[in-house]
Amino acid sequence: MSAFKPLLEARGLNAWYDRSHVVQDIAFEVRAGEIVTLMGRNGAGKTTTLRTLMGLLAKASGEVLFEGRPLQGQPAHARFHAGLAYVPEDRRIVAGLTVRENLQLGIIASPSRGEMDARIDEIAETFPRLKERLAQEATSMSGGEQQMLAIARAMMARPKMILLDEPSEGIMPVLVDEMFELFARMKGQGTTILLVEQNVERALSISDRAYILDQGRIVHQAGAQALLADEDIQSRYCAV
Ligand SMILES: Nc1ncnc2c1ncn2[C@@H]1O[C@H](COP(=O)(O)OP(=O)(O)OP(=O)(O)O)[C@@H](O)[C@H]1O
Repeated sequence: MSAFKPLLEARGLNAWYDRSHVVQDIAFEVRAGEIVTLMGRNGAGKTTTLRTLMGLLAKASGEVLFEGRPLQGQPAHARFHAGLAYVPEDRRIVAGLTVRENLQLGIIASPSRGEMDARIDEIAETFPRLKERLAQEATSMSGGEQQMLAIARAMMARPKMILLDEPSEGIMPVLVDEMFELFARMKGQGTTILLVEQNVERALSISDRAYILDQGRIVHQAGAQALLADEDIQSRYCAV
C-alpha cells in the first residue's frame, strides 16, 4: 500500500446518544505512519468520535474504512482484530493483577509462554518505566504509570493504529514529557496514532496534522505546524 493512502478513513460519520446528535456528518482520514490530533473544546464530540470508530456507539451511521475495508457494522473486537486499538480515558487497569498480568491481557491469540514473555520484553523496552515494575500490583502505580500500562497493553497485540483519549490528563508533568516521547517512539516503530488531547501545544508538537471539532462538526483542518502558529484558531476552538 502506498504511504499516502489513508490507513483509516471516516466518511459521513454520525453518532447519537438517544436523540442527541453528537457527531454530525464528519469526514477525516489518517494516513499510515501519521500522528493526527483531534482537537476541540469539552463536549465537542472527540471521545464520541473515537468510540464510534471503535464501534462502541449504539446509534451511529457512516463509513469507516480501515486499509480500504469497511469496519462499520462490525463489533469492537473485530475492529481490534483488524488492527485498530483504543485506549479510553479511564484506562481500565485490572486491580489485583500485576503489571505483567495486565500486559498479558492485551494479547489476542494464545501464544506460547515463551512468545508471551518475548513480547512483554519487547514492550518493556519501549516502556522503560514499566520494565522495572512488571511484578508490581498495577493499580499501586501512579496515574501516569497506569496510563502508560494501558497504552502498553493496547500495543501488545501490535495494532497498526491506536486511538488515544486524553492520555496526559491528570498526570504529573514529568510523566507527561515521557508520554509524549513515547508517542514519538511508537510512531518511529510504525504505529499510526489518532490522539485526542487538551494539551494542544504538546500534541501538535509531535503531530503531523490536526482536525478541529466544534459542536460535533469538523470546522478546520491543518498541518500541525500551521495550527501551532495560529493563535486565533486555537483560542476560538480549543480553549477549555
Ligand atoms: N454517555 C452519554 N450519554 C449522553 N450524552 C453524552 C454521553 N457521553 C457524552 N455525551 C454528550 O455528548 C457530547 C460530546 O461528548 P464527548 O465526550 O464526545 O466530547 P469531548 O469532545 O470528548 O469532550 P471532553 O473533552 O469533555 O471529553 C457532549 O455534549 C456530552 O455531554
